[in-house]
Formats: sequence, C-alpha cells, structure tokens
Amino acid sequence: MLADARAPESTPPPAILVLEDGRTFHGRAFGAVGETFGEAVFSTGMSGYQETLTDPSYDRQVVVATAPQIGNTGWNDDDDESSRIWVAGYVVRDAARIPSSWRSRRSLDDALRAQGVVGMRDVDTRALTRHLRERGAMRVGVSSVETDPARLLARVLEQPSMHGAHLADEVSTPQAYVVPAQGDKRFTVVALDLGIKSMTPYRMAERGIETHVLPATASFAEIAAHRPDGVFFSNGPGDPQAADAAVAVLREVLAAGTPYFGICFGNQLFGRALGFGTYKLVYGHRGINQPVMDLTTRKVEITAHNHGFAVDAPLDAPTPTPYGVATVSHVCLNDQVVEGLELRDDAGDLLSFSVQYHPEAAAGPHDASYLFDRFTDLMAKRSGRVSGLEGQEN
Ligand SMILES: NC(=O)CC[C@H](N)C(=O)O
Repeated sequence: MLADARAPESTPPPAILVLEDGRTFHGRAFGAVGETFGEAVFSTGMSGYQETLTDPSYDRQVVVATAPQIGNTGWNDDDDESSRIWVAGYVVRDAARIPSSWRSRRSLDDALRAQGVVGMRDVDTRALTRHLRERGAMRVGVSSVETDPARLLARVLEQPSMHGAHLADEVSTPQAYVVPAQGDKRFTVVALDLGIKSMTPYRMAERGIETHVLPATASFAEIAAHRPDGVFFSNGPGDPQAADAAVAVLREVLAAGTPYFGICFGNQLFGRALGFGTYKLVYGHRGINQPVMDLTTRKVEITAHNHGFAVDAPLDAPTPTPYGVATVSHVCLNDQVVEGLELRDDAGDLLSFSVQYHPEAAAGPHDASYLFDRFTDLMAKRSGRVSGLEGQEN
C-alpha cells in the first residue's frame, strides 16, 4: 500500500455564519482568520471558482459554493478576471486539501489568505442554499474571531443592504487603458468599466477590436472623443437603480446612433435607458450552468450567470422607445427572467443589444460566444462595411 503523502492538517479555528434572520451555521475558518459581512448568495458552478472570486460583480457578496468540494485545481497565475479577489467571503463544504493541476501555483486557501479574504469551510452548504432559496439573498456575517452568534447578528443588522447600492466606483479602473486588437485592427470600441472582467476585452481583441476601457464616471463627451465604432457597458456590482448617471450617458450613446453592446449590469442599464424598470430577484442566478433560450432562433444555450437584479420587460410585445423598437431577445428557461434585449429600427435592422448573462465565459461554457460576432457584424454593417469582406464587392 502507498504511504499517505499528505501533510498532517493543522485544524483551523471554529467559525460561525449568521444570516440576518438569525439562522446560524457552524464550520471552520478557511482563508484568512477574521470577520466579514456582505450579501449571502449561492453559485451553482461546479468549477471556475478562481474566475468567480475575482469577478468584480461579486463585490460585497459572500458567495456560497453549492458544489460540495472546492479547491481541487488550486489557484493559477492566468485565470484571474481582475487584479484581486472581490468576494467579501467564500463559504464551502469540503475544501480540497491537496490541489492538483499543472497550472496551479498555490492552494485556494493560500490565495484567500494572501489577499486577506475571510472564508469558511465544513459548512452544511446544502441547508444554507435551501434557506437562501426559500427566504432570498440576505445580509450575512462570517467570523472566526467571534463565538457569540447574537453579537455577530447585531453587527450583520448594521450592514447596508444590496438594495440601492452604488458600487461601480468602488471597482472601476481609476485610469483609462487600451487593450489592443490581435492582428489587424478592425474596430474601436469604448468600454465603460463598471466592474469589467478581463476576458471581455480579450474576446473583443480576438475579433480585431481595439478596446478603450474608461472609468465608470466617464462622460458621453469622453466616450465620443474616441470616435468609437461601438460602445460597450460591462458587468458590475450593485443595484442598477443606483446608476442614474451611467443610464443618462447611455441614452446619449443611443441618441447618437452608435451600436451598443451590454453585458449583465450593461443589460440592466440598457433596459433602464429604454424605459424599463429593474427589480431584485429573490435569490438571483449565479453559476455556469444556466439554460437560456434565444427567442429569435429558439436555440437553447447553457450559459454563465451572476445577477441578483433583472429587467422588467414584456416577453412577447415589442416596446416603442425614443431610440427604436425594443424587444426581449433571450429568456432564462428556469424562471422566464429576461436575459437579453434588442433595439431595432423601423425596418427591423438591429441597432443595439445586450445580455444579462456572460458570453465572455470566464468561467463557463462558450455557447454564447456568437454574441461577440454579432457585435462585430453590427459595427461592420453600421459603418457601411460587410463583416470580413472590407473592400470587396458583395
Ligand atoms: N454581473 C453583473 O453585472 C451583476 C449586475 C448586478 N449587480 C446584479 O447583481 O444583478
């Protein structure tokens, strides 16, 4: 028999997790020892935790993994979606003790600890997820320094709620930067960074797009100064109702007739700019295994999601707006939540579009990558060229 090569595990201190309705869970510290607060949400991804933890949209959220074992592939130097871990905390059932991947450079536990992120393991995540599913996402505290749930609960109740939270400025780049096109440059896109994931400009670069990433506070004049072929608004944390300034900028973009593409928060702001409302889902969609139907083709995609809010738009009735006719283009098959919007002119030609989910697929399946091609084709068409056939007779 082979000897067990595992180093003897030192036992981390006990930890408690207290939800704002008083429900308490017990486990052990994972990552940094300490205390953290946020909105408790669950993610159904079986893999891709490195991309999840570094997604800026998770700012101020304590993420519970429904997959029972997390950390098997460690932490590498390539898969970060931003410059740091953004989750406020990470809660798992069984933390893998020995990561195994040729790309791994450190364990998940080490990565959390190095960035001071408080986590918790050995938690009954199935019971916790069922509770959040029944009662909805809510405020939570996780502590490996407090032993009294009542004292932690008192601090949980002092925390701000996700309702009305304006968080884009907290995660956005302080300075503009450029992600160059790979190969020949075909288009210039301005991306408003409301919490952008690094895979998004990468997907654009693959298609010959040079992306100018601007801070969340950029004005329409600052966007227009780049003379973009298209404008993109990214994913991001917080409540879309609290992003009035970005909605006003987007209305100017639409009025100028510039092709627009939005992802997630960018879909919610597109919805608002078109005159629709947004609302908070009970527990949201998070994970890389969510079924979405493209209502035009009736094709179903398996997609990556991370949203707690959604657009309130009619599923089967086109809506006239000052910028064109808006329709719902995609819907989630689990609950019929709006997952995409399209704006067309009176002739039925596409002007702008957005999706509530994540075609950049980091992590996640690549079923929806056609949306980046759709954006490229749209810019080609709107600037009087035919995609891939510049200078040729068609
Ligand atoms: N990933 C995102 O862009 C999330 C958008 C928004 N903060 C929500 O939770 O719905």
